[in-house]
Amino acid sequence: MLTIALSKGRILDDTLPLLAEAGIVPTENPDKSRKLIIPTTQEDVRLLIVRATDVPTYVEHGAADLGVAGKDVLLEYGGQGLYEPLDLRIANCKLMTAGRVGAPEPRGRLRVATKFVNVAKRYYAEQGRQVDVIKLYGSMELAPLVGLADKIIDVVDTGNTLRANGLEPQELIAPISSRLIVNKASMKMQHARIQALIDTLRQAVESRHPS
Ligand SMILES: Nc1ncnc2c1ncn2[C@@H]1O[C@H](COP(=O)(O)OP(=O)(O)OP(=O)(O)O)[C@@H](O)[C@H]1O
Ligand SMILES: O=P(O)(O)OC[C@H]1O[C@H](OP(=O)(O)OP(=O)(O)O)[C@H](O)[C@@H]1O
Repeated sequence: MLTIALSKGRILDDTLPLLAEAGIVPTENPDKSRKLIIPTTQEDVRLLIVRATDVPTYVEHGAADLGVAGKDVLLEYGGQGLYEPLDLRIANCKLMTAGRVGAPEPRGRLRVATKFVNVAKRYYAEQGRQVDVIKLYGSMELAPLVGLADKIIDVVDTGNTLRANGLEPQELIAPISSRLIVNKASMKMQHARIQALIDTLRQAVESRHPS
């Protein structure tokens, strides 16, 4: 059995057409179903529906052989227990700092609100900047508006969410897309099969989004 961990929403929506090119099609619509294990047209391939931030955990521990996760999630997760063989070029966005429009750069210690705590600490440590990182789980854009933080770190695509809240993008931390990730033991034990799937997906990605 080959088990693939995916999150509902844009990753599922953009990954299903790629999997279809490899002949892997869910037998029921994961967006409508409440099931968390979804069989596919290939009897020995199944999908696990998990939270986006949980995908690396399932794959690292071998509960799934493969998964699809945003690079933002992978940067935050850290760890050495995963292969990342393919950029799927989907769910493209940027990990950025943002602050209130026109706000002066604060002197001294910076307060940064984010769900990307590890990314934030690493980023400012590299710059030698002293920061207090405040962990949030969502609605990050609110933090600078109500004085909880000077800046946020979040993913930005169109910038509409920032603009709607009087914030502006500032520094680019990393360009983001979703990656295929593979459990290290699975890659050894099922090498031929997983490599064949990677090769098919690579062709599908290249034909959809040429480099
Ligand atoms: N507005 C966006 N445009 C393009 N890609 C995005 C955008 N927002 C997030 N992403 C990318 O898509 C991935 C999945 O995002 P999604 O919104 O499905 O889950 P999430 O909000 O991170 O998790 P959850 O909803 O479980 O808290 C993110 O990890 C990121 O890489
Ligand atoms: O720059 P933008 O295009 O506004 O996208 C950025 C927003 O998208 C994500 O949220 P979420 O996935 O909840 O929102 P979405 O489905 O509206 O993109 C992210 O947390 C930002 O809030």
